[in-house]
Amino acid sequence: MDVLLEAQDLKKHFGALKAVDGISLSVKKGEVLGFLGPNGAGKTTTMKMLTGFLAPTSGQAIACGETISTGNVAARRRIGYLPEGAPLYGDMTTRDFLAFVAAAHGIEGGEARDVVESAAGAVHLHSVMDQRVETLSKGFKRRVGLAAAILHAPDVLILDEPTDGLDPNQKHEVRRLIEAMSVDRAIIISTHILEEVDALCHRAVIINKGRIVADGTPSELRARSKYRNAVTMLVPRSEAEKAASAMKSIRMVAKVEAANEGDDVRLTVLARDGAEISDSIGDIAAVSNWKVRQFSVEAGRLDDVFRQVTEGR
Ligand SMILES: Nc1ncnc2c1ncn2[C@@H]1O[C@H](COP(=O)(O)OP(=O)(O)OP(=O)(O)O)[C@@H](O)[C@H]1O
Repeated sequence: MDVLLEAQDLKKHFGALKAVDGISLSVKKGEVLGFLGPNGAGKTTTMKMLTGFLAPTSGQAIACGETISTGNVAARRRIGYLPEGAPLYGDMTTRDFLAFVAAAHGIEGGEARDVVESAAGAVHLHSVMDQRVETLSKGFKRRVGLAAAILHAPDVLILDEPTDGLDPNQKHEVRRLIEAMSVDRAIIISTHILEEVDALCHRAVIINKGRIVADGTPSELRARSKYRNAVTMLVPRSEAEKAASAMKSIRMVAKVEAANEGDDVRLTVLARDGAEISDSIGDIAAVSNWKVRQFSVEAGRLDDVFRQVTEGR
């Protein structure tokens, strides 16, 4: 697959603050990369450098073979950017706003009308073309932002928290649109929402204090969790204590967590170093005759990995 976007050791220092401190990554055509990190980790600053809005202190970003810089119009043309929050110029109608963005890209006249129509069609904006942007719902405003980001047919899309503040239906809709757009583009989305990684991303990079602390597919990241291969089961309260202590005696069991759930207790049995423990536990449950209601093996938890790599545990 072709690499369409690359960051090479990008750094941005604001005085003594190393907001971005050596980020390298690449995104291929057809790939959606999730860019995650706690507040202040440096996501927006990195994205601004990737779009040419902000000059790096050192390092460089390359889109489709062109070095991105504030002055390189050819490189910036390959990139579509959805900034954080709502689009500017809320007093314009959707149509006028998109025409304005087209003009900013040097697209005029009949061609401008065509690209506005086609971008609006791609994100289903036709019903609100003559409505002022500030009167639109958040979901529609975000779609206007997406239309503005894609109307000059960029190969690379950089979307800063594209589903932030949307209701669950709008989130679903925007994710669907992003998925459709990803077919022939490279896309980076920054997000705080871990479920977004599962819903949308082929790969995720987690940053903390300006540096990459994890990089992998969702399942690779999940495999780093202490819940990898953990066994979860529901047992009646009367049996929970006995069951928990029996499982703690298994050599490959690291820990047993218990949480009440109605008349049952949910026992989560963590494996030492992600070892396979389900067969041993199943055997013990069978010979001990516990009334196990549910039994499942976990792949690992992204939220646990996120905390582990960003809290320095
Ligand atoms: N122009 C600036 N001048 C000084 N410091 C800045 C500037 N822009 C960003 N910062 C600082 O750089 C750090 C990284 O900020 P950035 O906005 O990139 O983080 P973020 O990961 O996008 O956070 P959030 O998730 O809250 O949006 C923060 O400490 C921020 O205060």
